[in-house]
Amino acid sequence: MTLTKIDTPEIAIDQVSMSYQTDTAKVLALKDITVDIQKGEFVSLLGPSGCGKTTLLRIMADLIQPTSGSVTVSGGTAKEARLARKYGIVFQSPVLYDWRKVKKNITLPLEMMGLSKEVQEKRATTLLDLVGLSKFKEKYPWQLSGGMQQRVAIARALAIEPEILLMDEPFSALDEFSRERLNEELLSIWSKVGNTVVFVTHSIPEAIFLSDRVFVLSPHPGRLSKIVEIDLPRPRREEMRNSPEFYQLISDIRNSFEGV
Ligand SMILES: Nc1ncnc2c1ncn2[C@@H]1O[C@H](COP(=O)(O)OP(=O)(O)OP(=O)(O)O)[C@@H](O)[C@H]1O
Repeated sequence: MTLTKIDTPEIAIDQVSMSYQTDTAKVLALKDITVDIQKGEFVSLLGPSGCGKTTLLRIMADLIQPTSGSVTVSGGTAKEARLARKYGIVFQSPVLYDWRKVKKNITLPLEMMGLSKEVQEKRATTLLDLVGLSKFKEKYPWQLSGGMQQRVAIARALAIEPEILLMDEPFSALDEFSRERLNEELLSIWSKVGNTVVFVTHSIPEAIFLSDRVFVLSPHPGRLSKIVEIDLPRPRREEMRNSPEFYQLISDIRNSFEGV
């Protein structure tokens, strides 16, 4: 008899539904989402406004509880994963502390964990180098561009060495040029860190450029309508955005929206 090794997924989402109760009505934000994410994968949650992307990300992070269904992380609960500091989270707005210099923003979670000054210093140096901000470590956040601030937020999320990086539309407030540059930088960071990334976006090109797989969500209620494998080679380069394969993927994903 041949035994096939089946790897435990890093994140297993099983029959997750979520409804919010408002003053006047019940909103069914997610319905029966079932999908696995493997260790080291880069996946995007893609869909129009209101389809439940943020809700699903927050459920994965154990920030809110689903109405039904479950999320398992490396075989344990999402709560255990949160308490074990397995998640780094980056939000749409960088949420930096303006009175702390860049380096001090990055070391904040390490201070809260009570790590020694030496460890904090060493990790900050590595992360500043990783996100290309070594020269700006003594600046305040308000002295940086929006893209640089978001790089500080990424470095801070990575400071606790999370297994899973959850990113909620981190570049959507940036201009198109900065956004494309940061897409490439994020992939370069990810290739060095190698953790699992779940990335929320409205942008079809952004999801394709970054991901191994794109989870297309459709609205009212939010359902997983399609999973698109992105078989573009890595490392991904800017020129790939103009390739026939890239355009074909854009068209495939657009069609999957039209079909819902
Ligand atoms: N706290 C809440 N109370 C009531 N309804 C909510 C709450 N949070 C989200 N919703 C509703 O649930 C649905 C999904 O919202 P969610 O923010 O998850 O979508 P999204 O795809 O992330 O949207 P966007 O891209 O605009 O951020 C929407 O109809 C939204 O109005």
